[in-house]
Amino acid sequence: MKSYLDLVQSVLTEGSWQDNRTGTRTISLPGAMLRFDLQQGFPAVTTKKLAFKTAVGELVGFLRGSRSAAEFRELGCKVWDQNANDNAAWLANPYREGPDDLGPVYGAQWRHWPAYKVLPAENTAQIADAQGRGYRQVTEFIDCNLGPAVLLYKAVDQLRQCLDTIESNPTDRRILFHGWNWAQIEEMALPPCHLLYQFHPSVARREISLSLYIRSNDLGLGTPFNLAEGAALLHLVGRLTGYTPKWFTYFIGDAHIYENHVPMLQEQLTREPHPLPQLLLSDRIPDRAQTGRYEPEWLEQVEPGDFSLVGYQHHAPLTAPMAV
Ligand SMILES: Nc1nc(=O)c2c([nH]1)NC[C@@H]1CN(c3ccc(C(=O)N[C@@H](CCC(=O)O)C(=O)O)cc3)CN21
Ligand SMILES: O=c1ccn([C@H]2C[C@H](O)[C@@H](COP(=O)(O)O)O2)c(=O)[nH]1
Repeated sequence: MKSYLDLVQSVLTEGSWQDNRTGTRTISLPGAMLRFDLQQGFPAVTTKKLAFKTAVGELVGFLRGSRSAAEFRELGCKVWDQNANDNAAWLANPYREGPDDLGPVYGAQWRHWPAYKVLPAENTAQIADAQGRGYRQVTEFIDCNLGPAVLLYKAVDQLRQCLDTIESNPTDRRILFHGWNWAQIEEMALPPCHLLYQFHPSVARREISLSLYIRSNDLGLGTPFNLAEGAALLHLVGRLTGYTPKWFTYFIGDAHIYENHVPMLQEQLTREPHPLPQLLLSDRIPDRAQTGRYEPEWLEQVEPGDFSLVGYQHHAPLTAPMAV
């Protein structure tokens, strides 16, 4: 994880101070990339202790489409509590559905992106095509432009569709899922930071890679979690589709360090990184390459305990407050 420390160092030396909505300013640098060969090890930060169980709890919550901090807590992850319950702007938001609600964040979009179509009532070919794709008619109405129209709806399981495409058409260059739903950004406690995930199967090598785009990344707290969760997701998808994880490429829009995280990161810069650990996925998650069977329902069935690190050496724990 020297590349993580190099990024921290370049934000400290080349970044600039900037205010933001939280009231804790940051040193920010626009545009950064980290790239890991997962066959060389799992990208766990070693210059402090990574809260690995918390991070996989968060990932499992996303996989289940959770939108409640209570569900994340039940999975061993408390990092959403403050965003759900301690942010004045969110507490006053009319879309908030009571204590612990986060709105339709991350997993809600990954697994149930709400999709609507308005089609002319007379266009039976379009309506039949939409219904063939799983859209159901909600209502008929008079549209001011179209005249008689039908409204159709379906929830898109983007992640499942990615796995289905890896299975059926692995050379497709469109195997991605997105968290940034413009129609619902205002309904979320926090608009998504990690928002675009694209899978790249290599049929020749039977390997799979992931590109991840993060629009805004808190290098002190968020980055170690986002790296671990992205890599763990790629391992899981590889297991379920029969590909070996290979490249994990991590793109950051706004890479920043909060002012009150500077001492923690400076301490990490004095520490020599340890060799990377390995990720072990439990045997109960079926290996598509061994069984020959495609069992994508495991996306919902995995538990935090199905993920463990082997040979994780790390320096002493360090932490810092989260900006809300
Ligand atoms: N300011 C901010 N930074 C973030 O990274 C962040 C948010 N907000 N809000 C939403 C999510 C939640 N994520 C978080 C939030 C907190 C920790 C954190 O405090 N980590 C501690 C360990 C916490 C524990 O074990 O429960 C750490 O020291 O790594 C990590 C990720 C990433 N996100
Ligand atoms: O997975 C995550 C979630 C959040 N963050 C950080 C990035 C920012 O510091 C804040 C979000 O604030 P915005 O004003 O919406 O950018 O949370 C992260 O690093 N990783």
